Amino acid sequence: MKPNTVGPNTANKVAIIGTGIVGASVAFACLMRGVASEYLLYDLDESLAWGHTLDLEDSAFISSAELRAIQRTNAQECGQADIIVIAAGYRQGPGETRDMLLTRNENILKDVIHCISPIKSSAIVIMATNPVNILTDLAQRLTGLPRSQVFGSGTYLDTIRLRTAIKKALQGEVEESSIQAYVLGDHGDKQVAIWSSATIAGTTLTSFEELEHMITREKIAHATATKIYEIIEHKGASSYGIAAVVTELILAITMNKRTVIPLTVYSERYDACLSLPSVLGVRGIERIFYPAMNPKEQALLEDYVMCNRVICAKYRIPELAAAEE
Ligand SMILES: NC(=O)c1ccc[n+]([C@@H]2O[C@H](COP(=O)([O-])OP(=O)(O)OC[C@H]3O[C@@H](n4cnc5c(N)ncnc54)[C@H](O)[C@@H]3O)[C@@H](O)[C@H]2O)c1
Repeated sequence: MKPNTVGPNTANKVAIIGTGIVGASVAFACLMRGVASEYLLYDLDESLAWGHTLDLEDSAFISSAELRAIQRTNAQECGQADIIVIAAGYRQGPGETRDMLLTRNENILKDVIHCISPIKSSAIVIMATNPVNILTDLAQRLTGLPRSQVFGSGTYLDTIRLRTAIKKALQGEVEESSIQAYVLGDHGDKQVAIWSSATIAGTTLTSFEELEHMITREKIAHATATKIYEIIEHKGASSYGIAAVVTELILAITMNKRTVIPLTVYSERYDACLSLPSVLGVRGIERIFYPAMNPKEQALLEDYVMCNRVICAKYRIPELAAAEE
């Protein structure tokens, strides 16, 4: 049998479930930032997970981390990791929306949770698989962990795309992290860019000459929401952005940073899982913020929540349907 251990034994485990283009990129980005001392790589395609483990081993000297490929028979070991990243599942093909992946990825998520259970009671689960809001809701129910410990990457990536587009519109005069602007709700076509409370150093974005026109803001928001389709057209799939995002999330947890990040969380106010600015620390989600919105933004967000309910009902995910009753 092939050996499946690489590197020294240490504590602080991150399990990456699904080592396709996203999972492998997440592992590489995490290794480059040294976010953990041990990584478990699991994929239904055991040969792929093993190949990535061997390849990533060549980069692990950067952070002296241990890498192990986990076979299906030992998948329960992933459930005992400190942080579990779920990136297993189908991605969008040309012309497909993220919601179209729901039925296929729902079954994959169920298989994954079944295989890795029981899950350590203190584990934090980060969902990346799409459609991320609905699947985060399902993962919260299937894992049985407190909802604060199971969240999705939500609109973090979309928010970064928006801030980058704003930076470009401002001719690069202000860097992304100094721009307080969020995309909320859906990591998908119904995402809402919140302009009304967006600021730089307390100055509303609408007061910048380059952004004062509604048409410009709408163009920026549209380009942000549809960037994925352009990436798919040219290279088939996106990976670097989500890899950077997941790495930052793991750092926020392990360093107890309490960073405010737009993530898929369960909101009592909306009685749904959607992306909202959330405080992320060592115990997971500690607090949710509800930024001020104008009536149009608020209506778009509420419309998204309603549409999501329709999608859940249409696809009849029993766990979510039962929750509605
Ligand atoms: N949240 C985000 O911002 C974001 C960004 C990019 C991609 N994604 C999503 O991430 C997911 C993965 O995308 P990708 O490009 O890596 O796809 P991919 O096809 O390259 O990889 C998916 C992997 O999942 C594995 N898999 C399938 N069923 C499995 C199971 N039951 N158990 C374990 N592994 C299983 C496959 O073998 C494959 O290796 C997609 O749903 C995609 O839409 C999310």
